[in-house]
This record gives sequence, C-alpha cells and structure tokens, in this order.
Amino acid sequence: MITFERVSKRYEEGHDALKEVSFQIERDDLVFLTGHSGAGKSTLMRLIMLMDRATRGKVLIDGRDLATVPSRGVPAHRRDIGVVFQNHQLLFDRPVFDNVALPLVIRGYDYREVGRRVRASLDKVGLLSKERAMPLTLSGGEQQRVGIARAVVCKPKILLADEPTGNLDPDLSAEIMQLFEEFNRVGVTILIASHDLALISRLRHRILTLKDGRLVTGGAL
Ligand SMILES: Nc1ncnc2c1ncn2[C@@H]1O[C@H](COP(=O)(O)OP(=O)(O)OP(=O)(O)O)[C@@H](O)[C@H]1O
Repeated sequence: MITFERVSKRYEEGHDALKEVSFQIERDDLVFLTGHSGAGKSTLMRLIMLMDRATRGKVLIDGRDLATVPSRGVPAHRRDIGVVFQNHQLLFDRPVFDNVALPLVIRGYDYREVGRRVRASLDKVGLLSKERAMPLTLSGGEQQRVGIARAVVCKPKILLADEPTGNLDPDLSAEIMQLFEEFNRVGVTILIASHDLALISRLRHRILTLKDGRLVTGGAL
C-alpha cells in the first residue's frame, strides 16, 4: 500500500531531512511513526501526500511510483488520503457540520449526499448530536473528533495523523486511538506520527522510529 524504497529528502538549503528510508505498510496496517523533534516525521508524511517530493529513492502508493504523478494529478492523489492534525485546523466561525462537509463541498457533491455523508461521519466519531455546535463550544477531544470526521468523510484509503493526541489528556488520547483502530478494522491504512511513547507502546502496533532522518526501527522491506 505505502512503500518507501531508499528515500532521501534534501531541503534546498542542503539539510537531509530523510536518509535512505525504506519500509512497507500493508493495506490493513496501523503503524506508528515516532522520533525526536526534527527527526523527519512530518517530512515523511508530506512525501506521501505529495506536498513535497523525494530527492532520491521511490515512494509508491498502491504500486504507483509518485514520481510519475504530474502536478495536475496531485489533487486526485490526495483524494484517497485523509489527514488529521494536532491543532485540528477547524474553521472556528463555522458549525461542526460545515467543517466536516468542507472536503465534500470542494469536490462538488450535491447537498443531499453531503448531508448523508457528514452525518455518517459524525455518527462514527460519536458527535451526531453536535452538528450545529460551534467548534469553540466543544472540548479539545471533541474538536479532535470533528477533525477526524472531516478526514474520513471522503472515505480515504489512507489516513495520516500528525500528533493527533498532542494536546489531549491520557483518557482522551486513548479514545482517539480507539477511533483510529475502528477505522483500521474496516480497511483504512493508518499512519500516526506521535511522541507519546507510553500510549504507543501500550497499543502494540508496529512502530517506525526515525532518528536524524534515518529509520532505526520497524523498517524491514
Ligand atoms: N520546508 C522545509 N525547508 C527546510 N527544512 C525543513 C523544511 N521542513 C522541515 N525541515 C527540516 O527537516 C528536518 C525534519 O523536519 P520534520 O518537520 O520532518 O521533523 P518532525 O520529526 O516532524 O519534527 P516535529 O516532531 O518537531 O514536528 C528538520 O531539521 C527541519 O528543520
């Protein structure tokens, strides 16, 4: 599903953010990505989303070499990928429904389909009763669940999460992880970048560890 073959990423000023990184993530996997600040976690995710391109090596998604995807193919590529951020990146002047609907509206779904899909997503994250609420009236954990509903509303094959529990207490973090596990059980491939080693080790999924841009655990091809 996601394959990295000796991938290196050098930023323009000459800094190697990833060095010869190789790993494979299968369709039904839920994998954690960890490492110190600046180790290259966000860079690795940016390459999967085609927000950036590898300097050397290959990134393949479903067997397709991303180097062959032209710029005009990037929006279609991103359609298959849901993204969850630590700080939610919600629109705070819009109710929950509008926030979750946004990716569907951008893609031109008709309003009946938008309503059906938004409610299905909110139901999955346990927030059906909050569709008219404004994000600021929700708790941090609820706001993060809105972010997750928005990430899955287009039914992506891959879900990437960058520090999704960074601002949450341990109980809420565990709840959010359970949600990811539920999406994984229905076939979504999930990669979660996290510093929370206590949480990660309890959950017993595979762990990829980056250190100064090199993969030091979990990377067998
Ligand atoms: N756009 C960029 N231009 C230049 N250097 C960058 C850019 N983005 C990241 N870097 C550098 O690449 C390295 C890896 O950064 P990256 O954001 O991937 O790390 P990270 O593991 O996600 O860190 P954090 O946990 O702090 O978010 C860092 O040294 C960073 O300064």
